[in-house]
Amino acid sequence: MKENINPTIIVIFGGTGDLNSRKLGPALYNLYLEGFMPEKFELIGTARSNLTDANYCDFLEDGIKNFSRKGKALKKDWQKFTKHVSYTPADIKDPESLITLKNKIEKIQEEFGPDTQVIYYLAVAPKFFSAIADSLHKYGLAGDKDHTRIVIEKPFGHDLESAQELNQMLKQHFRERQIYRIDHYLGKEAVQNIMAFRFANSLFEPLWNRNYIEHVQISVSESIGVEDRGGYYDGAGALRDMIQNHLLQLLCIIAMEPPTSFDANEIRDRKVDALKSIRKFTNDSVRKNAVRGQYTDGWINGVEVPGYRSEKDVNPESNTETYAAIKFNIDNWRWQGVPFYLRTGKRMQQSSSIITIQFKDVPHQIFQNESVETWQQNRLIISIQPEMSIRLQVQAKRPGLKMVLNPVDMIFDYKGAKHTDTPEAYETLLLDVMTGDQTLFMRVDQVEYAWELLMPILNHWENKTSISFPNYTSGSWGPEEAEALIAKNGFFWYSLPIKHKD
Ligand SMILES: NC(=O)C1=CN([C@@H]2O[C@H](COP(=O)(O)OP(=O)(O)OC[C@H]3O[C@@H](n4cnc5c(N)ncnc54)[C@H](OP(=O)(O)O)[C@@H]3O)[C@@H](O)[C@H]2O)C=CC1
Ligand SMILES: O=C1O[C@H](COP(=O)(O)O)[C@@H](O)[C@H](O)[C@H]1O
Repeated sequence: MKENINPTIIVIFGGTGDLNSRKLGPALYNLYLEGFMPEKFELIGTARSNLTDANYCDFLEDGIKNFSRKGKALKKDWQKFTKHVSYTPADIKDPESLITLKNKIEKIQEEFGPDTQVIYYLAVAPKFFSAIADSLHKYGLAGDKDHTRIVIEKPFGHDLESAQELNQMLKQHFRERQIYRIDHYLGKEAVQNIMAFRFANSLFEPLWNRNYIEHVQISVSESIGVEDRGGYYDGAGALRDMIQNHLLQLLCIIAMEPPTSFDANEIRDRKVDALKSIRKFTNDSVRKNAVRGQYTDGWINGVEVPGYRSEKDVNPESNTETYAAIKFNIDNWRWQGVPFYLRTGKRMQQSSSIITIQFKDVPHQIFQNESVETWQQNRLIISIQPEMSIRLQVQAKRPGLKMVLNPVDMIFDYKGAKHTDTPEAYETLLLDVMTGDQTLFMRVDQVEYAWELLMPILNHWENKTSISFPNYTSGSWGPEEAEALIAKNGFFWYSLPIKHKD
């Protein structure tokens, strides 16, 4: 279905950067190929590098070749697309150099007509956000509340205080409905499907509470290390990089109350309610419920990999965590007594993002031991990546003359959806920015509540320097303490079996 989108100018600050090359360029090109871009659109890249329009198109084409789900661009399509692409050099630190950009935007606006919307995508380090917002204001480019949007990337601050400062700064020049804070997990196909699964079916709602659910696990493991982002990551760590945003957002989607409509603010209100219901941490509960780790060298898929402290741009004595596992309690009627375990880490055995909902055991066991080969409480496993599936694990009788029970999986595996057919998160999110739909974007209060919740953990970890890092081997499932954390309640971290290629 083609959306009815106003003529659009997209200005990408940080146009020569990694994010644009890997994600934004390929996403915009795919939207174009699939007919989602408006008839009139212009994509303007800007950064300090002195590139021509042609150089810039080559830069984007390279990114598409290397990172697009559809692979290399075909010549005839690419030639048409690049008619909409240009580049203007400018240095954010020098507001005068932004005048050329301003003049260009105004000229295109005139050509496209009065309904033209302008989207400013800030794909630059957060230290530049304020200067860009001020310049846009100074040149009268931020003022049109209905036709101007600004997109910002995480990190949304380094802690609660800096997040509040950032939000205050943005508020000076933009209304909340103009601000799109990207959490790319929310754009993932399988994450959006959780909303459909929960709220478009009546089957699960009666079970979706403390009466039937024993515990929930949200696990995002990565086998990659920090790659080229050591400089950023060493000042952040797993809690800030992943839990504050992606994992807490997943928790919200599982824990939220049913919204009354699919309206962006209604959904975000319900998510904020969920965040507010999470029990606050104290120093004592941090000690009991939060585990951190840092990887040492090891082997992943037969390749030897360095320890975190030997990674590029990382302090050789760094105490930054590359792994975090936390038990959250939610104090409300639905979830009282149901622990939510969240874990994430780099250089782990598998790259996999899954949510496991474990149901309570049957109230009375009628099957004798000899009938039960393996007993497994019912589980619902929502796999976000690499496999996109929803599995319901139930006990069933093995075919044969005897009553022998084994767990089996009922699997919904997006059959027919080839990897290349599924839109990337950034495609969904960029289209939403163009159509003005904020449902999948972080509202100011979501960001601040998430920081508020994690501050006691961050403070406790920062003050307690006696941690003995590194404490888990690359290629493992993280530190032993994380196994102990979940084992205290008699559970264990669940992972999907690795699929071997035939
Ligand atoms: N890369 C990724 O996968 C992800 C990135 N992000 C976030 O996106 C943002 C961008 O990240 P990323 O693309 O990796 O960063 P890069 O370092 O690759 O790119 C930074 C960009 O900023 C430009 N730039 C730097 N200084 C100036 C200046 N004074 N004036 C104008 N432009 C300038 C650079 O171009 P030039 O040198 O030509 O000026 C470059 O285009 C960050 O906030 C990051 O946290 C978030 C999630 C994932
Ligand atoms: O935001 C981030 O996400 C990636 C993981 O994203 P995925 O889509 O590959 O699961 C993570 O590697 C990175 O450190 C973090 O900043």
